[in-house]
Amino acid sequence: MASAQTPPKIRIRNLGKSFETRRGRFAALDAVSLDIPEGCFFMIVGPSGCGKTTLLRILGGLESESSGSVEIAHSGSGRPENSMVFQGDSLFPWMTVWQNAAYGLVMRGRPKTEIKETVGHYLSRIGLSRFADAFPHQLSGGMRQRVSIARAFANDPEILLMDEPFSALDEQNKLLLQEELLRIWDETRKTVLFITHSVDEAVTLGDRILVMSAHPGKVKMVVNVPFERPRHVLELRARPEYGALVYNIWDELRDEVRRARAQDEEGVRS
Ligand SMILES: Nc1ncnc2c1ncn2[C@@H]1O[C@H](COP(=O)(O)OP(=O)(O)OP(=O)(O)O)[C@@H](O)[C@H]1O
Repeated sequence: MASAQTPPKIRIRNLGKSFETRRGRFAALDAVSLDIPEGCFFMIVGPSGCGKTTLLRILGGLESESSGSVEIAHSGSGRPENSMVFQGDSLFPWMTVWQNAAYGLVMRGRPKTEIKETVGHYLSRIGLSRFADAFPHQLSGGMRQRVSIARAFANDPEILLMDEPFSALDEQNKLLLQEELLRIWDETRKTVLFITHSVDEAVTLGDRILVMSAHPGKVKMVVNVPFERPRHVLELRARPEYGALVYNIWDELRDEVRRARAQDEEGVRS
């Protein structure tokens, strides 16, 4: 990761986002300020409805901010600004695994040899080379999510935005995908923003963890994860320091989850 002197890859200052609702203006994010260094695996946790997806959508250019600013440093290499991986299935059903993984590169008119090499590399890294000609409906949910990850990395974006990509998967698949993602990420060290509801997942994958407060979404704290890389998920989870960190983050998060629940009962949220 870059040193403290290098300018951050992502600089967020006083970011606010409000939505117009039937009941008036609703503040989803309030005064969020963050610096995210290049190459950081940045995790976002927070109670349901605290604005995690809204923050990611603003970074991805799918939503505009109501106040404050977001700056993403560009390398000037012609790479796309971001690639997004969502919870649900976002593959094109009429395209094969290969075509899905190659989509971003084809759209950018990259040379055929580069596409062949890059897509071949990532499909092999996620163990799906044999399924290159299969269609999404012929794959399991875990396999489809692996293709989404291959597609995102093959596209070589400046930043990777992942919104609960593993939450619909069973525990076994989740663990395998976390290990695969760590392996692929170790090769590229891309700046990743990853939303999860799982504190375990945040500590397993992340360099830093943003804990957000209940509505309106603010920065409650940012925690550094001290574990060395490469990481092995099961070995890491067996360590007492791992358990202690998960416990501490949960301790902070619990208050926010309770507040969010109380807000739901009072009908505060939109
Ligand atoms: N387009 C919109 N119009 C009105 N309100 C919205 C809109 N998008 C999001 N919100 C509200 O903003 C708040 C934050 O939503 P967001 O989806 O960012 O939360 P989240 O933390 O990602 O939630 P979850 O963990 O449940 O996915 C919620 O109360 C939501 O209802």
